[in-house]
Amino acid sequence: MDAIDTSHTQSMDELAASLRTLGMNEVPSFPNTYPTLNPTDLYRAHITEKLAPITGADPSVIYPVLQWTSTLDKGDIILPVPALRLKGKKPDAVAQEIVEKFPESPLVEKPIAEKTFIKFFFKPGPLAKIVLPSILKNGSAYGFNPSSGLRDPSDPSKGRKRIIVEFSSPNIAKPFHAGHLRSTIIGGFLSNLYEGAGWDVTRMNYLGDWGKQYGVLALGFQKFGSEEELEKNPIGHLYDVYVKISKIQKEEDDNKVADGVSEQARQYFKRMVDGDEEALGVWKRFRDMSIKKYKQTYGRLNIHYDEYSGESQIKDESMDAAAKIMEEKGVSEMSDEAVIVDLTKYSKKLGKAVVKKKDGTSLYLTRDIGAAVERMDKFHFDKMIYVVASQQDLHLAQLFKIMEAMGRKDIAERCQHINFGMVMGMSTRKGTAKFLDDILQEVGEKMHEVMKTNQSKYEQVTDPEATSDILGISAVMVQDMSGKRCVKRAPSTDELAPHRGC
Ligand SMILES: NC(=[NH2+])NCCC[C@H](N)C(=O)O
Repeated sequence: MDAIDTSHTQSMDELAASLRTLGMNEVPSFPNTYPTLNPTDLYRAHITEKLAPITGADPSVIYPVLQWTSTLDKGDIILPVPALRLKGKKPDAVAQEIVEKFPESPLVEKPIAEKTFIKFFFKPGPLAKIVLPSILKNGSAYGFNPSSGLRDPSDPSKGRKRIIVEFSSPNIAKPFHAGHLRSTIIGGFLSNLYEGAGWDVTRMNYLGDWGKQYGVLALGFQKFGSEEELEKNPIGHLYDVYVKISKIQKEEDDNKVADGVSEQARQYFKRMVDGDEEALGVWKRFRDMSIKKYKQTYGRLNIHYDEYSGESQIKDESMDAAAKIMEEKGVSEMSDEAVIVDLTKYSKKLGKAVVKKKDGTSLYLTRDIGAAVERMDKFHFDKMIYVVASQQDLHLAQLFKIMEAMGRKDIAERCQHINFGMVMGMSTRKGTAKFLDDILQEVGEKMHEVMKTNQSKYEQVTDPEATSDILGISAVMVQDMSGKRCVKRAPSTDELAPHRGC
């Protein structure tokens, strides 16, 4: 357990001293909050103290409903009056009354009632007096709260909470699309956020690296592969090979060729599943080389993983053990020779999920079930976040429900799906951006063009190439974060995905 260093944080005494200059003799506080680390806690506690006598509501009801605002024109903190659950008068009349009775405060302006809401604005001068000394003292550690990640903040020996953030998770030999990019950016941000809050964070990339298509890819490589190209550009080359062989496969399938690529790939993948060293060796080399390349590209985004996991890594034993439990508990059933889980009894929208195909092979969902159990055994996580596009809402909702039905509520209730919509303003002008590298290259070039439009400034830049590259990458990140994570609600509802973050 690392010792938690609190020496750099602003002490209560220092905060009290700043507040005294504003005429306040006590630091407003509320249980389990950190006014020395988070000034908003201080304001919420202060507003709670003032509202309690006016409204008659209990502080424990008031504090949690004082909310951050989505945009600053709505104030720094907003109170939805109905959330106070006061009986009798209409909320808009109560809002008016509260505003009239709210006393003069050294910290906040006179509140403003708007329909059933009350907006609070922080007074700028006092805010600066409170925050600036703390920023000056903490330097780059400002905003970090190592103790908020402790299992028991009052006892540092209890250790830090553990979180797995699974994000990006592209598929080998397939394009790295805008969804993977958003997952990378959101997941990277969330990881940093939890780390800043003192959690022990495991950044995990769960590669799509298993399935019959890797048999197809290996066959394709025999036909079209080049060692030299593979060395130079593994991700791009494997994709090209895959596209070429898939074309042949499709033609053959359309013409019902019996022993074509499809059948050979099935046999090849079967060899992989059975542990045939030669077949696995080829696949492993593709995987290793792709990871090496991914690492370089993620590095440009300043993203690093603790674990490159993937569908291939999930042990048969874990999936078999899960299958056994599902069978014993009556969670799964046979249907047309396949094994399915009927989730419609929990919610119609969850549907029926296949967990084992007729031929006995595992599926994407089966592997996710095994993966969740393995991760719990290995990391004993307190929380696990899956950063995956909203197209997979149903998949993750099914996964979480199955875990619960299997009796692994301990896992299910720690899991959260952070989903996102797919509106990207990102340039795919040339229509060629299939890989993360290409995307970054394109934005870099675009930035370079923009920079050149101002000749005199351009001449002052020492290394325009490198500068435009960094600007391009930053622009992608900033643009991604400036939009809403979920623009429109995905078809699934909250009831469907109770763990979702949207
Ligand atoms: N545990 C998971 N299922 N994570 C999401 C994986 C995403 C998947 N590889 C895809 O590209 O669609």
